[in-house]
Amino acid sequence: MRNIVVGSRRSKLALTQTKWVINELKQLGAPFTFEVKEIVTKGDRVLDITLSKVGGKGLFVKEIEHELLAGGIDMAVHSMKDMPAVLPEGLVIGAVPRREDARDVLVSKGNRMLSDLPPGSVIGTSSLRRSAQLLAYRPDLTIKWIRGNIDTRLAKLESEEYDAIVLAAAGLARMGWGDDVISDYLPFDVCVPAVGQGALAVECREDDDELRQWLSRLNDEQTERAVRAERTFLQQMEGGCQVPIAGYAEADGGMVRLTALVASPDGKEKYKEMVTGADPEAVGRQAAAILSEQGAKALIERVKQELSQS
Ligand SMILES: NCc1[nH]cc(CCC(=O)O)c1CC(=O)O
Repeated sequence: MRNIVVGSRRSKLALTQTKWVINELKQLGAPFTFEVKEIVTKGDRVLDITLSKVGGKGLFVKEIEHELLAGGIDMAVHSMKDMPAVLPEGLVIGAVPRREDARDVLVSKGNRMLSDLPPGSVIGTSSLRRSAQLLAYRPDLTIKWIRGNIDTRLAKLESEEYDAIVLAAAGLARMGWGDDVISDYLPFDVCVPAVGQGALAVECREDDDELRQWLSRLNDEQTERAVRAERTFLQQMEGGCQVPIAGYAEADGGMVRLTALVASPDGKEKYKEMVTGADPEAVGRQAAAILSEQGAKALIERVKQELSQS
């Protein structure tokens, strides 16, 4: 029987997601044995530096992709939102399993909802996308940087000077947390999720037909179509991670509806559009074109310039 070596980051979330996929493949009757190989990525090592300064979301993925290409591992499970828009030559996403709740949630002291937080409350997040949208909705809030994995952040809420933190519902759910810790589910019109949020990407080598055949059975077509629209939009905006970008799509029957957003970091400038169509990539490109024309492209260029001068 073939042994499939599955690369995983060492965080509890990554290992939980990896074990979930392995278990699904076993349930399907895949004729493999599985072995998990833990990989410490650059993103895990540089917790003290702001991610955008050291190279963005690719940090969690790049070293794992090297291992895939070198044959040290056969498969890797990523949070879709950590995946760069373009994959290296020779690798593919073999499965996009059914998406979890894509929303962001508020975990607050005193179990307060976002609308009930006292003026000036301090919100912990390390996401430009979250902070921009929170400030657009509640300009009185103070955003304070927070890093670390989900457990660490929940602990920091208790011990440090935050009134609330924002996390992805999906990450909490996968680790067994739910309504017991969640104070508020942020509606899509208040906080558009990150591209790919709540979805997983199972990556493998393009030429591994045997594994791909089994992975294809784990694939959820509607999730895949929705995520493809979101990722096409992200790729077209080429914003890196310096500018708040959000995209959330739902696929229903033959149609995909994408809500796309680009904002300034302070949330004062905001471009948002909903696009519906049958072809996910066309929807993603159309959303990018509309937002660009409205001023998003100019905003991205302006922020890049400011950063290169600072
Ligand atoms: N930013 C890190 C990250 N990457 C994926 C998740 C879990 C949720 C998901 O799969 O979208 C999280 C934690 C969070 O944002 O709360």
